[in-house]
Amino acid sequence: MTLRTALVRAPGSRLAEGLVTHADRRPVDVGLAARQHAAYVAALRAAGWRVRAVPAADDLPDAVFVEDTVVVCDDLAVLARSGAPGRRAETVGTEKAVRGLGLEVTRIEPPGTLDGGDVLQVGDTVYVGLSGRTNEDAICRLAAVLAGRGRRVVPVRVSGRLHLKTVMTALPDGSLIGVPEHLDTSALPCLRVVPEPAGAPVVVLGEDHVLISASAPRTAERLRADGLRVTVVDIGEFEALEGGVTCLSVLVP
Ligand SMILES: NC(=O)NCCC[C@H](N)C(=O)O
Repeated sequence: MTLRTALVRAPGSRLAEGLVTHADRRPVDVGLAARQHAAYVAALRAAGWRVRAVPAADDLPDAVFVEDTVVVCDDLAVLARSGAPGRRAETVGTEKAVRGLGLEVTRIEPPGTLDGGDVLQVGDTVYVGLSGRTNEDAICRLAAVLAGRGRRVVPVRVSGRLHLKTVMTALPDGSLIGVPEHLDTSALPCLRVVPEPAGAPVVVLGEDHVLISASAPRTAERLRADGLRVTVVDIGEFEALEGGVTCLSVLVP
């Protein structure tokens, strides 16, 4: 199996037609998005991740948000079944990529629906958003599958935002950060509140290193003050489509 690999998928020409659910739609500059994506990929490489590209899917506007298509846990890839029916074909390319990495493959079956953006892995705990995209059936299936890998699934209700990881992620030490307004926090150990919503999604690049959006300067400052190394990327064209920093990659540690 290939370690420290990041799966990414370049944006296609129809990116601007991507889904928007909770935000007001604004125009997306596809050329700028391609440059932002290239810079995001460069940041992963600079942090020591080997990048593998899932072939772009020009006919699938949201395919760039590759995180939503699969959950990788140890040597197992669980192919998602999006709560947005128009996104389900995206898993075809992802399946080839994860098989190419030598991962074992299973999948969420109907009536389950799940987007990878709802799945936050923190040590042996897997927080799963119960959201507009992910339902109880899929959470039960994921819990059964991941129990075999020693993981405990904790469902977390998400309201008013797309995915769990839109509003909550974890720092390298496992502590949770996010915006409580859109979460049922009753099952969570504790949540450090970030000063701006765009600061809720971070990608853990290393044991003291995180990736965060340029839209969250105050959060970046706080994390630096905590002693973390913080890499900032501008992903504004993806944020216009309700994507965050996590959604553009799948990290296979
Ligand atoms: N994991 C993520 O944050 N995914 C973002 C998906 C955005 C896309 N426009 C969608 O609505 O499905």
